[in-house]
Amino acid sequence: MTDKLVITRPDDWHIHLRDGQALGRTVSDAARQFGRAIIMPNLVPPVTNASEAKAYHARISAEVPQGESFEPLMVLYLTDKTSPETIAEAKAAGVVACKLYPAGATTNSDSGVTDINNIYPALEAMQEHGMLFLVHGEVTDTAIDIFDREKVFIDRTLTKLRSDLPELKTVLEHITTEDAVQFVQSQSSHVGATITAHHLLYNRNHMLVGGIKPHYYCLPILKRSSHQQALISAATSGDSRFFLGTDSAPHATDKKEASCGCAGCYTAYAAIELYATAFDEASALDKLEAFAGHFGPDFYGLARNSDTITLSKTPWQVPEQFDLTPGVGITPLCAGQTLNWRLVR
Ligand SMILES: NC(=O)N[C@@H](CC(=O)O)C(=O)O
Ligand SMILES: [Zn+2]
Ligand SMILES: [Zn+2]
Repeated sequence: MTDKLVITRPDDWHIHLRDGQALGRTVSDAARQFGRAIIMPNLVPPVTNASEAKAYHARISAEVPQGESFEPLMVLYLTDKTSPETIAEAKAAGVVACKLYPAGATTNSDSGVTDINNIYPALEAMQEHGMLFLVHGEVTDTAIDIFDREKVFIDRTLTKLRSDLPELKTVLEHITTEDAVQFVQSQSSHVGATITAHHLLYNRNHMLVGGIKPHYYCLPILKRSSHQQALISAATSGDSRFFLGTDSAPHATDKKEASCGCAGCYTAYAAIELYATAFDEASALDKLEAFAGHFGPDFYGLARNSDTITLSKTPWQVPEQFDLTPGVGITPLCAGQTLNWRLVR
């Protein structure tokens, strides 16, 4: 039985750090384990150009604890008005990717794209400049059932985008269905997908049976168990197109335990431990290193981290709550539960 793991330092290819006073908590939680992270731009207002991305990069960098090295990789939020010039400037400023939020699909997506045709000039510029295209893949059509929104997005929007822009490196973020797994498998090496720890560990029964559990509520929503199994198979398959993206998305406890609760799970505080738990349950700990630390940088065309982290099988209890900002509590995923794996610091 393995009780210690030494692996290449992982990166997080999808995280929400928020802004202002929350950065103290979110940046140090991410930096405890990850060398780099793809920083989601859905602030209010969103990060839509090079100068906003540079300023946000500086605010994040200022919160990296002494002695840690953590590199934020910046992303622009696509709007109906994102121009090819904006893309060129962002590329020159070191921005690595742009994110599609279909308008209204998820938290802070009000300024998102209302019609995919509006962003074709930006997408063509991204393809030309070698910027990655990151996708929140859900339709917002009110006629479509929430559990079907990812599949319908693939059928209605993504398939056409891929044939129109075959050289555009595309990441289907936080995939939740067997349909998304099969879509990625059917594509060229230009298409990848991130998978969260919570979609590997849970299905909708965890959220809905025996009482509604708001801390499991995220978007895209947890699906049925057969989809969870397909995600576990993909993540542990050794297929380099599937890699780690936590989608750690903090919301204060009172914003989640509410009559209209926010979507998002906070996992950064123990992200690599949560993935280790999922891989251990699948008897696939030998596949964790590549999923967490190799396939992401390979897909993005970046060097792998040269240092390592150590995980030990030492059970510990997750606190019920942390401070997100002074005096404002956040309930982490798995609050009060025992996790078997622990990062050795
Ligand atoms: N995943 C979530 O449920 N929420 C994210 C947004 C997102 O990634 O869609 C957030 O910003 O809170
Ligand atoms: Zn999303
Ligand atoms: Zn997200």
